[in-house]
Amino acid sequence: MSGVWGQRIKFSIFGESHGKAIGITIDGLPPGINLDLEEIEFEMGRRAPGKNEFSTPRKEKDSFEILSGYFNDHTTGAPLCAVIWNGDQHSKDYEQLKNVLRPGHADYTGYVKYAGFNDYRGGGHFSGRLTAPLVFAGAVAKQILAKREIFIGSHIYHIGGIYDVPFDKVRIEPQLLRELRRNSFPVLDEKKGQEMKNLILETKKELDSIGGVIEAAAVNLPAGLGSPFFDSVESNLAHLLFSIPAVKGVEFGTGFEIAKMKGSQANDEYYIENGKVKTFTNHNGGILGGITSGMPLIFRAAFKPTASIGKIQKTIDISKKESTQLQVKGRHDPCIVQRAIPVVEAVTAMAILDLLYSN
Ligand SMILES: Cc1cc2nc3c(=O)[nH]c(=O)nc-3n(C[C@H](O)[C@H](O)[C@H](O)COP(=O)(O)O)c2cc1C
Ligand SMILES: C=C(O[C@@H]1CC(C(=O)O)=C[C@@H](OP(=O)(O)O)[C@H]1O)C(=O)O
Repeated sequence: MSGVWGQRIKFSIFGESHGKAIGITIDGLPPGINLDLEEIEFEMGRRAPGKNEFSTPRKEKDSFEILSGYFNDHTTGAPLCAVIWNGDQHSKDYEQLKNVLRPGHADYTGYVKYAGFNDYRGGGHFSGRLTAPLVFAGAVAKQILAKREIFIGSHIYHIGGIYDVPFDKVRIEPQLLRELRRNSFPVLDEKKGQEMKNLILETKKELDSIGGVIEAAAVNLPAGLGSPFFDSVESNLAHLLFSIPAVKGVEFGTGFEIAKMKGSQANDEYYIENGKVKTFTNHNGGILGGITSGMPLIFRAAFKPTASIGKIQKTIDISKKESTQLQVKGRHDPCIVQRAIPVVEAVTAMAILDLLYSN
């Protein structure tokens, strides 16, 4: 298994959704950093399940306990380890799923890879629950980045054919990103947000699920982070984004649409403002040659519809090698997008922090 990521900072996650706990060890943080623990609680609360009808009903506080690396209100330089205790497991829901595999989840590939020894309860180590430790790490990283005026934020860009207004790729105020963080369903156009919410609830009523896209940005990044070939900013970020369960696509700047443009449209032309190099457009999403340009870093991540749905589906019983049918019972997110907002921000902060320390 590969539960460790990072070069200068090593993030190492552990745990299972229905085990005792989940958590993370962050190795390589400098000593002497004062952390606002309430702010970390706030970030954890943004992701915690069971808070509204758009979320799985599983109720977890997602409060964290720091086990090491923090003393007298400061990081010590030793590995910072935080644990999040699980409390509301309904493992009975998963008895039927031990052999009858959910289409779209990791049940089959997990079974093959770990020879049937994987903890299948609640998706085990594959569960979206493992994103709670990522949010802890992201909250720590965000605080370190904020001291350098680097801010990260995101909004729901698309759900089921309903589109929010995209970010202005050249000018994003930190204040906007701060406001979005305070919104549990962050969109730039509240009317579109309401339509998205209605659609999620309609889909849930139909015992189905729906996917969508998150747009995220990081502002005030210095020019010069990342390096060719294999440590490009895109590859670092994509590595972490594709580690989030249910992410199936990532695009930077104008993304796939840039392929339809001519060079004269796609090139971001330069100018100087107050001695700083800027571009009039930002189709490249703040990255050129794998290196930050100093323009806002902008990207989108596409989430698939939740695999576990109440509609009857064709599948197999792996122990009998027989075809069968499955209607998933239990507690699931009708849409993952709004729950993944703080997770996308968290991995962005982790990637930027590692790049910054590697610079
Ligand atoms: C925050 C979050 C919550 C999730 N909630 C659910 C859920 O309730 N039910 C489910 O089947 N999948 C859920 N997922 C997605 C699955 O964990 C994921 O689809 C599965 O592990 C297979 O991985 P893959 O989709 O990347 O192939 C969630 C993912 C995230 C990030
Ligand atoms: C627990 C969380 O979400 C879970 C993610 C998840 C999955 O398959 O990814 C399946 C469900 O697990 P359970 O059946 O144990 O309720 C969700 O509730 C969480 O996000 O904290």
